[in-house]
Amino acid sequence: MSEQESTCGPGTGELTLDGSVPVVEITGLWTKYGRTVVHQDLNLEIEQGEIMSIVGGSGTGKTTLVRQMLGLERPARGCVRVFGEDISAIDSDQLQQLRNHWGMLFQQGALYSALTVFENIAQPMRELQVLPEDLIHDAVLLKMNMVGMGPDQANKMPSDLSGGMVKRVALARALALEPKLLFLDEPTAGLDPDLSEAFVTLIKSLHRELGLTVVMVTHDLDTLFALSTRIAVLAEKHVIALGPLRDVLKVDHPFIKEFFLGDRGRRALEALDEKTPTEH
Ligand SMILES: Nc1ncnc2c1ncn2[C@@H]1O[C@H](COP(=O)(O)OP(=O)(O)OP(=O)(O)O)[C@@H](O)[C@H]1O
Repeated sequence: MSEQESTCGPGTGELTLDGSVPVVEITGLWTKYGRTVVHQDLNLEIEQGEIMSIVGGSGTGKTTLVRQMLGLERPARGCVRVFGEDISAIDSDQLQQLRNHWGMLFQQGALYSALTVFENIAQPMRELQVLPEDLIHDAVLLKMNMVGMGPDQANKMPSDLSGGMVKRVALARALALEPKLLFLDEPTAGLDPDLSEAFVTLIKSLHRELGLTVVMVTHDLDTLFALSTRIAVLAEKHVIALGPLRDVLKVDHPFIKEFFLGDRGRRALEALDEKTPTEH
């Protein structure tokens, strides 16, 4: 076996964006750093329209898995398909095409500090080099509106914004190219409970309105419970539990007990029951 081996087999050479194949399909994935095995024969499928949360203890490879979906890292072995295409076999043109279909909201480095709110959101549109300026102008204001920001905020600098507003701008930028797939890395980290709740509500409504597929990594149980349609739990180098919250809670595993059913987990579950007694 070579150091890095994709086992995908041939694809069609075209992205499949109609939901007829999983948005993300990971099969037989191995990740190794030197002698350390992070993922061992890991499988995960994410269907169109899901909000899939990936949870697990520190070092279980959540971030690495997302980086592999983004084509930023290659697995040692196995297959990662996004919109049906093998992410490690596509050429740079196809990768660029793929990038236009996904948006990312990362915990750090969310905004360019030297650019205004408007310029930050416009930046992915400008990079396409095909959109006329008047269209970019209207599209930026539309995205700002989507995340609850008025045009009066357009010329503000990131340093003038609250943490919650920074997240909103970053979300507007992630949505700039109307992606079908949105990656969220700790989307509510650093927000106080009220802002966090408002942000969760915003993501929920955008998910519903835009029909997005969302892949999220979060340690925040309130966010996790409020948003996830399914949860993938990483432990022992692979996915040990997968499904809606209630199904995952039934899996008898020490991490699940500790993470979901400890004091914090119970409080978050109670809060969820008060809000949505029948939804999960
Ligand atoms: N580029 C790298 N080189 C060597 N080891 C790495 C590299 N990237 C990640 N690792 C190791 O792989 C393991 C998984 O890391 P990863 O950051 O994906 O975990 P995580 O589940 O996201 O953790 P956390 O919840 O703490 O952020 C860790 O042991 C980490 O040290």
